[in-house]
Order: sequence, then C-alpha cells, then structure tokens
Amino acid sequence: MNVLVTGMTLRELFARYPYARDFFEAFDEYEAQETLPVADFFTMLDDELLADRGVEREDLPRQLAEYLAFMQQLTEPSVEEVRSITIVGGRDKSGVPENCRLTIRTGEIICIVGPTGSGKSRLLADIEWLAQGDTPTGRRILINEQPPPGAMRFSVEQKLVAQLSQNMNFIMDLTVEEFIAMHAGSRMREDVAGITRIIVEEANRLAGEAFAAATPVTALSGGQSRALMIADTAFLSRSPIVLIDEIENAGIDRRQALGLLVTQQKIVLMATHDPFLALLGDKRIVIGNGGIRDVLETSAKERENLRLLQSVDAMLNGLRQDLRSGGRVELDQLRLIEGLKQEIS
Ligand SMILES: Nc1ncnc2c1ncn2[C@@H]1O[C@H](COP(=O)(O)OP(=O)(O)OP(=O)(O)O)[C@@H](O)[C@H]1O
Repeated sequence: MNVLVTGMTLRELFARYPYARDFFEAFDEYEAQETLPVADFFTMLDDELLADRGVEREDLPRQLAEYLAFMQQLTEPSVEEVRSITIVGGRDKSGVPENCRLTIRTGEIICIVGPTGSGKSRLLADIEWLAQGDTPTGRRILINEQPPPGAMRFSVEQKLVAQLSQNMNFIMDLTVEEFIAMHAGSRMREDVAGITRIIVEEANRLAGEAFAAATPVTALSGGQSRALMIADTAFLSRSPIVLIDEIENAGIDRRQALGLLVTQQKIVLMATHDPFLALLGDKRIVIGNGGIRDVLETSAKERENLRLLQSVDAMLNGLRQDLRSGGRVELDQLRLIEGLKQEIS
C-alpha cells in the first residue's frame, strides 16, 4: 500500500480516496502541489513545518497508509453489509446497448438463460469481478446501489462472490468432519463442533444417500460432495453472492439446495438450461448475442407449472436411481400419464 500510494500524484490520490485531503490539510499549500507524487511532496516539505506539526518526515508514508486503511474501514461496506447488487447494462457482442438496470437483493434467486455461447458465463464473470466498464461487455456492477470501493474489488479476504464450480475434486485426505472443521477454523467460527454437525445434517438432507461425518471426502459420491459444498457455502462462506454454473442433477434435492442458500440471505445467481431450475428462480435474465435481452419475473402460471415439473424431476430422479442399480426403464406409460394428471388437478 505504501509504495502504491506514495507513487500516486496528490490529485490521483484524492480522486481515489477523497478523504485523503483531510490528511494533507495539516500541510499548507498542498493544493498548489497536486500534480506532485506523494513521495515528492513529503520530500519537499519544510523541516520547520514538520517540526511544528510534530511529525517525522520518514513516518509520513506509514501514517498516510494507516490513515487510509482506517478510513476505508469506516466508509466501505464489509461483505456482511451487502444488501443488493445492481447490474447496469453495457453492450452486446455487436455493440448494441443493453438498456438495462437490474437490482438483485439478498434472498433472491436469479437464473441466467440463453443459448450456448450467448454470454451467460460472461455475465457471471462480470459480477464476480465487479466490472466497472472494464470488461468486453462494458457492464457496471453496483453494491447497495453505489459503485464498489476499489478495496472491495481487489480484496482477497473480503470475497464478495462464492463460486460453486461444476467440478469438485477433493484431493485432500480428510474426513468430512475434518474438512468442515478446517473451513470453520479458518473463518474463525467459535463453535466449530456445532457448525460441523449442522453442515453434515444439512448436506445429508440434500444428498440422496446419507453419509457420516467420519467418511473420507474422497469417498463421497458426486451428489454427496456437491451437497456438502452447498451446505458448507451456505453456513461458512462470508460471501453474500453465490454464483452457480448449473447444479447438475447428481441426485441432490436442488430445490432444497437453493432454499438453503436463500435462507442464509445469499444472492444466488445461476446459469442454467434446466426449466425446473429456471422456474425455481424469482426472475430470469435472458441472454442473447452477449447482451441482456430481457428480465422475466417468474409468473403465477409458471409457479403452478413448477409443481408438475417437480414431479417430472422426481420421476426422472427415480429412473436414474433405478438405472444405477441395474434396473430397466420400462415405465407403464398409462400409469405415468395418470400420475401426472393427478399432479395437475
Ligand atoms: N457483450 C459481449 N461483448 C463481447 N464479447 C462477449 C460479450 N458477451 C459474451 N462475450 C464473449 O462470448 C464468448 C461466449 O460467452 P460465454 O462463455 O459467456 O457463453 P455461455 O452462454 O456461458 O456459453 P455456454 O452455455 O456454452 O457455457 C466469450 O468469449 C465471452 O467473453
């Protein structure tokens, strides 16, 4: 921080950290020197003035850095205080403006739909990087309706976005319990044993087949490790935004999985090709040719259809289960249609 800040001119510093002006108020005539790099400004300060102010020249860079860090803490929202994100439209692949401004609040699920290659992952990436007109789409992302502070964009500790990636390769030789305890410990949770128990319980509710806390993570099935990852993110991640590039149907209860994230006050954004998942969302963003074409709110009729899709989903899950254990897919079609009819009525 020291080197970076002292290499800036005063003008650049004030543009980036407006409160830095207050630090310089102690030195007369600083306004006439705004084109000077901070380090040079400190060098040219008069010995007498410094003595008068009671500061040592060589302490100034550190004092400035400490002051800025302190002010940042006071003025910038921490990840826990994120209440909304806003996507301010940019342009599509042909340069056509998106004309869109969408605010998403904590507890909302937003799906992103569109053909392959249309730009769904690009939108997720814009959000992850808190784009400020500096990505190919020209989009801007606001936090609590304001441009995000620079520190939030580049901070490693204050990670705003948790990615639930498609592949989870556990390479560690740990049990489920040890894995969660490691996370809980690194996130400074006090009640590690308690939170571990809750996460294992919740993960087991999502997973088709139960697993014990003492199971090695390498022995979990795809669905079980996915369930563990979702429960772990819901309870231990401080990031308020969860990005999901499709929850593949690995035998986990996807409705419950999304519900769990939402009850933990996350903003959930999910790219998906699956109608069942798309209707689970509150809204969906329709992407085409790299641009936001539309934002659709899930309608009453769609919510009604969700029940039907849920039973179709459950049926397909059952078939997957049968296939896994060597069964045949010899459905009684009439009974199936009867079952669906009952579901509708
Ligand atoms: N508005 C845009 N301007 C310029 N390039 C864009 C824009 N939107 C997306 N792209 C680029 O188009 C390519 C395809 O986009 P992306 O990978 O996001 O598609 P996708 O919808 O996620 O595809 P899939 O469904 O296959 O995963 C990427 O190289 C991306 O950077």
